[in-house]
Amino acid sequence: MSEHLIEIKDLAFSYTDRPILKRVNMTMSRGQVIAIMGGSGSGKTTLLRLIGGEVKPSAGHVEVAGQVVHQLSRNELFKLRRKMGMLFQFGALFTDLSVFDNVAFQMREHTNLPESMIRDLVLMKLHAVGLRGASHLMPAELSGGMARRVALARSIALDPLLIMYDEPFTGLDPISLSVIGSLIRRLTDALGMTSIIVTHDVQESLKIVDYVYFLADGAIAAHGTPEEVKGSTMPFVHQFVHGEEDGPVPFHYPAETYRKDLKLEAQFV
Ligand SMILES: Nc1ncnc2c1ncn2[C@@H]1O[C@H](COP(=O)(O)OP(=O)(O)OP(=O)(O)O)[C@@H](O)[C@H]1O
Repeated sequence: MSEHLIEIKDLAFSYTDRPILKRVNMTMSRGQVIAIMGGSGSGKTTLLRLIGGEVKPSAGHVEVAGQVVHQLSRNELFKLRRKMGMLFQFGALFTDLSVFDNVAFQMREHTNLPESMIRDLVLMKLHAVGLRGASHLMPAELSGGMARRVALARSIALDPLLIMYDEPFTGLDPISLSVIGSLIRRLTDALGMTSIIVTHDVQESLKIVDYVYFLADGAIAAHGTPEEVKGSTMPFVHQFVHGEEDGPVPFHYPAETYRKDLKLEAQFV
């Protein structure tokens, strides 16, 4: 098996004629937390979908644990997916199941473990996210931050090799946000897995990640450790780290010149 959990080689992808990813190369190791950043529509979620085998590349490949994802049979892909936790939009919980049953769900579905062992494992996972005492609650009784912690406990139910988080920090208050950040870090370390975070939250993610990739124009525009990223003078990286509205990532969606648009309007006045 390769020393990297994930190797992405010359990856290209398009939904239609317009290429979304043109040539992406990345490597990710066990125990690492990696952030993927980039402007809106730069293809970050698409990249996660390619890693999870939801869509197939038009060129290049993604290798996870030594297996080329798009070459796997349906069965092999399902098997691999069981080793991947995917928290897209931070995976909604089953609203009619308790916190306990939400976490137990996959264990009951995918293993033959006796109920007594499932009970112990569920409580262990809930303990890891600080919610063992909330096991009897229903999702409607949880705060937003608690619901995410339950989703996190559920995603580690089967001891995955990899967890992918799409915008894990969105809409959280500063305390919950930092709780989720440090949980992602701690669980990654404790379980020896790899975590990939797609996020716009630069400041929070720089506190917990090992490495950052910036996507732009279908390729990796910059990459580095948090220290390298913070010290970068590349205009693109600088714009992200300092949250500037305009720069290499434009504020405006491409449009006709303002003047031309206004003139057109004037014809109707
Ligand atoms: N199913 C689809 N069919 C066609 N085009 C799509 C589809 N899904 C996404 N796209 C397009 O692909 C591009 C990349 O989308 P993606 O969701 O990967 O971007 P993103 O970087 O995650 O964006 P954001 O930060 O806004 O969530 C966008 O221009 C989007 O409109």
